[in-house]
Amino acid sequence: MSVDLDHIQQVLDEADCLYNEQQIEEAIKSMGSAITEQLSNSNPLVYCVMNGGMVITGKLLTHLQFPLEASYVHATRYRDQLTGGRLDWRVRPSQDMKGRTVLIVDDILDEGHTLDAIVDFCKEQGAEQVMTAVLVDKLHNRKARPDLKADFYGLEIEDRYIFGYGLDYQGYWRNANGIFALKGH
Ligand SMILES: O=P(O)(O)OC[C@H]1O[C@H](OP(=O)(O)OP(=O)(O)O)[C@H](O)[C@@H]1O
Ligand SMILES: Nc1nc2[nH]cnc2c(=O)[nH]1
Repeated sequence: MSVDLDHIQQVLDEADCLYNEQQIEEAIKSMGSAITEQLSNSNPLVYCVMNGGMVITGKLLTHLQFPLEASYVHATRYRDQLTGGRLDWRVRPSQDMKGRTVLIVDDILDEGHTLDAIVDFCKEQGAEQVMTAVLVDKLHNRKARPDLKADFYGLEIEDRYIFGYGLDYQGYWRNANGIFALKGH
């Protein structure tokens, strides 16, 4: 299927910027401090959840100045759609995580099914402690569990479809230098 790049450009042009680069970078730095305080002596395995986690994980890692191992998992629930479906594992964690502290890093906690499934998988693999960090927590009452929160999060957003800083619109604009809400959603 060919992509209408004029449409893709128009989506960014018409979107509302909810957070700009400076606000996001400050939030990431604060997350880095909070994570450092809690995990700096735990030799954690840090997993980026691809694809959305690629920007936040790369930026967050530079604020974590202590020994850790970084790797990735790939799971998707939305593909290029605006609403989520079944979790589709593309790449599962490969390291031995028995007895380890694991930190899962993703772009967004929306309904939370994605993070919940990855956390459950790591616990089944014998991780001693599994913690979660997301750039954005979306505020609504459709969470997979009541009061579901990430252990660390940077920003809260209203209940709209967003893109930028790793989050996509139809596979595009993960590179957008801010967090934008889609017009009309
Ligand atoms: O909290 P949830 O409702 O489960 O949604 C959050 C997940 O949705 C997005 O991934 P997506 O499945 O779109 O794949 P992507 O990372 O490749 O964009 C996002 O990156 C999170 O992993
Ligand atoms: N791009 C994007 N992906 C998501 N996955 C879950 N919620 C969202 C969202 O608001 N935007």
